[in-house]
Amino acid sequence: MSTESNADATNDRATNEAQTDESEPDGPTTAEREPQTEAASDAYGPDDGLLVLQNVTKRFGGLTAVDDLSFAVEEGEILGFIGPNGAGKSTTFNCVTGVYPPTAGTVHYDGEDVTGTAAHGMVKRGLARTFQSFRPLEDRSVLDNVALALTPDRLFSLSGFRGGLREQARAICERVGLGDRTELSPSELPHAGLLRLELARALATDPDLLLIDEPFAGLSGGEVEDVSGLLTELREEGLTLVVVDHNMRGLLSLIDRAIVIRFGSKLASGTPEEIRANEEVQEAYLGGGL
Ligand SMILES: Nc1ncnc2c1ncn2[C@@H]1O[C@H](COP(=O)(O)OP(=O)(O)OP(=O)(O)O)[C@@H](O)[C@H]1O
Repeated sequence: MSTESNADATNDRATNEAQTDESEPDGPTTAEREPQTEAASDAYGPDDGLLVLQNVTKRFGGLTAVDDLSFAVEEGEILGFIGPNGAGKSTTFNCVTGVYPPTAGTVHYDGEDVTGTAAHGMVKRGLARTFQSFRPLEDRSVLDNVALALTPDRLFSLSGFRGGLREQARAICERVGLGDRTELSPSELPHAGLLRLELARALATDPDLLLIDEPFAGLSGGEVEDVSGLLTELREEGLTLVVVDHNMRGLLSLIDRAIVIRFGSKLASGTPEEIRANEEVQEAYLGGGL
């Protein structure tokens, strides 16, 4: 979820809003009406998934970045959360992970209303997140970076680790394929290694649900396969995963289901094959990225 093209996205949205205003006397166009129909058919209860968003809206001044968005993340699935640049992906998950509260709507996690819960509270509940722009401590080793992210106050259940923090950190490094690089500085890792370190730091908080931001950006084809394999293993070990991306590269063979958003609203949801075949999705991407 890079920010480079946010200005363009804002312009696009402004253009879209201007078009909406112009079309008001004649009512919305078909293209505008259909995403609303998809949204209107959504009705989720608090227990419909591990994470449930109900009618979440986020406004920044006059800009509606997330617009009455509802969806559920089912326990044990790998969900793709997809949308063009500026669609509102980061904002949606900033509302969920406690960066800021939604303007309206509710968020339930594990059946409890967590709307507006601060970031550390969401981590304690079992929600972890990786960022596309990695932020490791450069003056610490790979191992120390993971050890510092450990949360000893939670029962450490991943693979039943026991022992001290460094042993736990070492086990997590091995889990993500960094077992032979624990003493390196993060700056000595290639891009794919930094992604593994980011995953390790997230796993150190012992999450039940992991939000992963654009894991395939900057990876070669072989690295995409390796990372997909790792994510699939993590799911098999009990994690629920949401992979956020602005395109489908590498996602098709990984995810069980996808939700596509545009202009902050849900455009489509379904299996990867259904998403690919969806004409509105193809139109939103103008043939690029899918
Ligand atoms: N803090 C903020 N203040 C004002 N506007 C914001 C803020 N954060 C995001 N926006 C705007 O909200 C809209 C959605 O942005 P967001 O970053 O959520 O999109 P995205 O789907 O994650 O895009 P990308 O894939 O490019 O990262 C954009 O128009 C963006 O400029």
